[in-house]
Amino acid sequence: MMNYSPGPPPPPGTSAVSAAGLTVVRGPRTVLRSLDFTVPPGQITGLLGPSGCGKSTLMRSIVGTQAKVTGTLDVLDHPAGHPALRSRIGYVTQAPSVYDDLTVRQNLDYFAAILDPGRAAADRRHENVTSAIADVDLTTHADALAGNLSGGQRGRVSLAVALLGTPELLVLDEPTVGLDPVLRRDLWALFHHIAATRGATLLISSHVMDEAERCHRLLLMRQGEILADGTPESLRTRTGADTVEAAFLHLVDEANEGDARNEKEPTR
Ligand SMILES: Nc1ncnc2c1ncn2[C@@H]1O[C@H](COP(=O)(O)OP(=O)(O)OP(=O)(O)O)[C@@H](O)[C@H]1O
Repeated sequence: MMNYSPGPPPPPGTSAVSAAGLTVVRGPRTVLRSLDFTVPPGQITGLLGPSGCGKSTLMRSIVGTQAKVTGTLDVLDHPAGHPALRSRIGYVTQAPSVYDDLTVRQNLDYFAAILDPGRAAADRRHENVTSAIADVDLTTHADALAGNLSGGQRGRVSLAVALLGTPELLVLDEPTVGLDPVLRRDLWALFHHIAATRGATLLISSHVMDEAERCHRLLLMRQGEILADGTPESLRTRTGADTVEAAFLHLVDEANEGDARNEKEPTR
């Protein structure tokens, strides 16, 4: 179902995303608090943490759609939001952005025409659209109206749109929510295939901890802060836990104890 041609390997020692002192204020609240982290190129980095911890805000900052971002945030060697990044990043939000009154193929044809316009590119567009539909396993639904698809299928149409431009960085906000176990497994296989064959970087948010085990690296978040950053293996080893879920709970308990100690200490 997948047919990507290999991309060039990423230059060694670089980061796809690099943040220092990244802070975001939304309304009256500081929702990201001075984050320092990097996302290595050509790998799958999982962004995990409980609902409301700031995962979507962080992703929006990286793709350049978040207001009131301060600190340093570099993406593919440009400041986040730089116009040169538009065609290099694929972003899939939690709410699928598809036209309900168009079929799956028409949705993709529309976005393909924006990305790669002109009559001369018609054959290439057709090929790219067909392979993106196959990648997300919607070939048998290509002529169905998007409005008649299930939530998970609509999400996969959005993912296919993001794949059209062969982005170097794919930012996927909870792409497997509401999907059955077989589709989740197939999507994770697709993510690994994209990283391995194209050298693309994937940043994928989830609050399903078993998905953490499928990532090369993890950023664990809690209350607008990065709680831990490392491979699943290193997080398990560091905490003496058997699973990433247990490691995460251990780290949360540790952070809560630290907070409680700080609250008890008298201010001078
Ligand atoms: N417009 C706003 N004004 C004030 N606070 C906001 C606003 N939008 C979001 N927030 C707060 O920012 C925090 C981070 O939200 P965000 O959507 O980034 O979290 P999340 O980790 O992606 O959550 P989920 O997993 O539920 O999608 C939340 O506590 C939310 O209540």
